Amino acid sequence: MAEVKKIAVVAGDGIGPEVVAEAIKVMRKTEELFGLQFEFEHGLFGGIAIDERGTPLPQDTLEMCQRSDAVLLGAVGGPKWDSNPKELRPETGLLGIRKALGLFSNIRPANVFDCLKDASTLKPEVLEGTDLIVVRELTGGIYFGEKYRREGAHGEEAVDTCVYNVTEVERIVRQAFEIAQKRSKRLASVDKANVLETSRLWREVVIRIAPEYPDVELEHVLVDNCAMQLLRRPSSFDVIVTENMFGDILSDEAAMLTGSIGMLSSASLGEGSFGLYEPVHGSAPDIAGQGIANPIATILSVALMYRLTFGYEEAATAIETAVKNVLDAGHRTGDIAVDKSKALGTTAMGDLIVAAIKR
Ligand SMILES: NC(=O)c1ccc[n+]([C@@H]2O[C@H](COP(=O)([O-])OP(=O)(O)OC[C@H]3O[C@@H](n4cnc5c(N)ncnc54)[C@H](O)[C@@H]3O)[C@@H](O)[C@H]2O)c1
Ligand SMILES: CC(C)[C@H](C(=O)O)[C@@H](O)C(=O)O
Ligand SMILES: [Mg+2]
Repeated sequence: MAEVKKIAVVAGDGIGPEVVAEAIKVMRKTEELFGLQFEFEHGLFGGIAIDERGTPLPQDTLEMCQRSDAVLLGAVGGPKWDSNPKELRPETGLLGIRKALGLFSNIRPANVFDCLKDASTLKPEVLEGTDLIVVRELTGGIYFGEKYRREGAHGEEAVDTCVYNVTEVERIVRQAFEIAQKRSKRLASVDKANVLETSRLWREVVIRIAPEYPDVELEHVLVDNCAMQLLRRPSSFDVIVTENMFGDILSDEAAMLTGSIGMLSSASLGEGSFGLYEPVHGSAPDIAGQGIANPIATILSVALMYRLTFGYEEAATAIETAVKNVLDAGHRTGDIAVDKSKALGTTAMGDLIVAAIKR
């Protein structure tokens, strides 16, 4: 039996609890098959925490995460809280938890399953060979700079500041080089160095660090061009490293290479092995409560947790293989189904994946 690992579960709002329930079923199945042991503790987070506790990130939820070995997160937010003042928006809790846990590196793999090429908006021949990872800086940039309103010469103005220091750029870029070294040894550093000072600093740091990784082929790509190239030649990318907001946008775009945002998993890491695992998608208020959300992004996030935090490589691969086998057998949730009339619900998809996990 493996040592008991403490998992902090913050399911959040909308489809968050629906997809997290399926991920926990998967974890329970791997306990049986691989002799793993998990202790789950649940905490209020996001909109539901605002309603019940008056804040998106209650102190006891944060402490629960801090004493855990890994965090499993669903999603936060929804129209109910959109008109709240900014401190009382679910998103504030999400940024808060990332910062408080020191999770500066967000790894978002776009796994293109061959059998889902019909679900993508791109032609199969364009997708051929696509397998990329977006490494997004997660605790700096415009998300965390000073923001305020002021009275300007032409009335009210809003200000968001984008700040990056050398250390913040260095640590994420090093992680990306190391990830690239273990893959196809190609790194695209994405910036807007033709306009933004933070991007000029970013590029200088990348150029300075690059000689330490002589086996990695580096290209610098401007973010607007990258957005276009992701659709034109996605297979030419291996690892993309970029700042916070560019990474947010490019990873949602990369989701469409896989067929749906419901397929995109993520790991948020700091310096050690502790991590927070969540699907890239949000709370999907338009489908919440209907039992039709795709749980695969969250289930694949568990595979990332096993691999990156716990080193449970065999169980991680077993989850990924189960997902592949279920998709190969033709099972689909609505977001990836060509024939929507045959689409499965969240629980049915979760059950099929659980049943397909083999040792
Ligand atoms: N990490 C997070 O918690 C997170 C991430 C993104 C957005 N959000 C929040 O979620 C709320 C909704 O945001 P949004 O609508 O822009 O983005 P979203 O990702 O929630 O939804 C975008 C579209 O994708 C669909 N979709 C998302 N996940 C799906 C899944 N698993 N299966 C099938 N379809 C899925 C939705 O139905 C919707 O049509 C907002 O409050 C936003 O701030 C939270
Ligand atoms: C909800 C929002 C704050 C969040 C982000 O922009 O980081 C989300 O879009 C994500 O990608 O995790
Ligand atoms: Mg996003």
